[in-house]
Amino acid sequence: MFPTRTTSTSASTIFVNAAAIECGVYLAPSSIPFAGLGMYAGNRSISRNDIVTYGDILIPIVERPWHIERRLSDQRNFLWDEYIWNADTFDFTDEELGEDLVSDVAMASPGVGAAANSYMSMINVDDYPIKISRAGLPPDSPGHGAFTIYHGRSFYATTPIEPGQEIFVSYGEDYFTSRTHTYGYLPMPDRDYERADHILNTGLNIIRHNKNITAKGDDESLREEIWNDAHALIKDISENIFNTSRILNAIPANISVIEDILEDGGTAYQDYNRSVKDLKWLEEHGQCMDNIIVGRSTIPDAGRGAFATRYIPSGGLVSPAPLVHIDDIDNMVMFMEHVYNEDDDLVPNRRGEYTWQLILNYCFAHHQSTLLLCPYGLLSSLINHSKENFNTKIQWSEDHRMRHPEWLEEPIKEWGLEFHTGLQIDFVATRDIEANEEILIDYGSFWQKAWDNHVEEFRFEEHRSEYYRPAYELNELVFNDDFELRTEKDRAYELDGVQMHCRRWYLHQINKRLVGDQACNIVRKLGEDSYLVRAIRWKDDNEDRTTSFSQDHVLFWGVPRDIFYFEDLPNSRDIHQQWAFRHPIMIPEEMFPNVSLFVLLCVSSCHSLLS
Ligand SMILES: C[S@@+](CC[C@H](N)C(=O)[O-])C[C@H]1O[C@@H](n2cnc3c(N)ncnc32)[C@H](O)[C@@H]1O
Repeated sequence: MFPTRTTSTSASTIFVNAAAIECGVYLAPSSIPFAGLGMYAGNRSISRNDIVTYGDILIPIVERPWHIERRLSDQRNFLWDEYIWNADTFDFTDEELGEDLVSDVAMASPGVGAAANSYMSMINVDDYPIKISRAGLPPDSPGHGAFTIYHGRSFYATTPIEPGQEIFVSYGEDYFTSRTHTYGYLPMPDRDYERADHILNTGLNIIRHNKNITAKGDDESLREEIWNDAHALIKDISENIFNTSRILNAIPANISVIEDILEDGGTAYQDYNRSVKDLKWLEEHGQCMDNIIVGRSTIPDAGRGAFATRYIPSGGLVSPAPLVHIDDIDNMVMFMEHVYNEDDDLVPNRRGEYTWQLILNYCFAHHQSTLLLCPYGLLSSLINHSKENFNTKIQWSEDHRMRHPEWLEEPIKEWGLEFHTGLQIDFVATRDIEANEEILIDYGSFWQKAWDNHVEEFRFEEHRSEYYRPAYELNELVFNDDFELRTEKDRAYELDGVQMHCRRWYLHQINKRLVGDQACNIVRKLGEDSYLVRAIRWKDDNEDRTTSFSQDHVLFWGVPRDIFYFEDLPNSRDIHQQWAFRHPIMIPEEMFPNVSLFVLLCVSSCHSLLS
């Protein structure tokens, strides 16, 4: 059962303006004290299982600690660490994630994943599985590797959500238990709140039914006194003795509300009313986030894009975007070669070839600064570029919306290492935009020049064979009977960056010595859905297990095609290729008010990127 909210939606609020009527999701100060901004449901009741937000993307940040190790003196300041998700969270198979990526991949999730807060007892949304695709680009497109393949992170309601209610996503218990220095000992769902409810119910029962008290004439004030003392004792123990007790921390500080809280569902919901805002408040303090939705871009080679969900008048807000700042663009370098150092450890070859993390393409930069400003917000990361046909621009948000507007007047070195966000931009319509129009901004002349050069120099035939398909595409096609699988007589899959495997459960039932999935090749097709297969078995033929494994080959007859799957070879995906386009979006000159104050000289690689 859910408590009913104390604030009510007045009819006059709803009819204030069109945006208030239509806006389905708001960005506004969170109901959690000191939590910054949060996301709220707008003017609609959401039933359980309804979609709350559509199609967010995930942008992989690959093995960053390895790439920057011993290179930057201060690694502490990577603000994205507070906004990214461990790739394990998403239940990807190894094939989906790419074998080389499994070891250390963080996923920036710029929509709900970054903008919504987590309040473990009031989680009201969960996400659908992520989809993986190259957005339908032709195989020879210069756009491959320049945008993320991970998309479709839609969130649905796990409980009914009222209009104006804050949206809470689960960051997972580990997020809080590993950050006690920031959050203290927060109660966790189920066990801690249930125990707290039990303590409070027991206390109330003792007081209600205590015979001694009744014998003394059922003295109401005496009962209240005892109950007050008991509560004060519990709070004292919790604050001064066991402040690490998550259970005691669930006991409300205000004794007068305890009975209501227990009646309304228990301590887990004690902040429920606070988390539901009046729509008038949201209109005043918040900004609409769902004026855009994801779709296939109308621009060739651009991948996905953002489209207006409703009419947006000239000067109207398209989307708000708080900014994650990175003081030094070199944080985003990815070295492409490995070498062994004097201790025989594999390390990045810092003199060798390098490229940039994909997220660079989603961030704003200025050619005279090392600063990167990476926006988050609902789907605003999907806004593409057009020099001629832009209909939107960025501008600094009003001061009162930003936590630290004063940063704009201070040198980066003063605030660049701050471990929280402080700035925000708004995407604003430069003309009337009709529903379903693609939202486009001008990324700036540096970007345009870089893209034009990329397209001119891109030589598909030198970069990829015409047969290349990443493993995640082959793994869908493998179930399609019409899709021709290559045999050993054909071109080897390895030449195209992938390896074929056979599933363990099938091989094992025929040959018990095969205990894992095996790399395998098709020798020939025997009949419909029947193949002769060579499994490449790695066997340990030395009893004492001191020698290395040697390769063995085992043949299997009559193998059906659904036991095949593909894996990418290490670093074979588009995002790892040096030919993949990398360039940040440029911050317009007029938004860089005091360039001389902002400047940190680009001493190393950022020079070659931005000049
Ligand atoms: C901020 S992201 C925009 C979202 C991206 N299209 C996606 O699918 O995730 C910037 C990237 O989009 C692509 N892009 C944006 N505008 C483009 C354009 N006019 N032409 C080609 N590619 C474009 C480039 O790959 C660029 O690096």
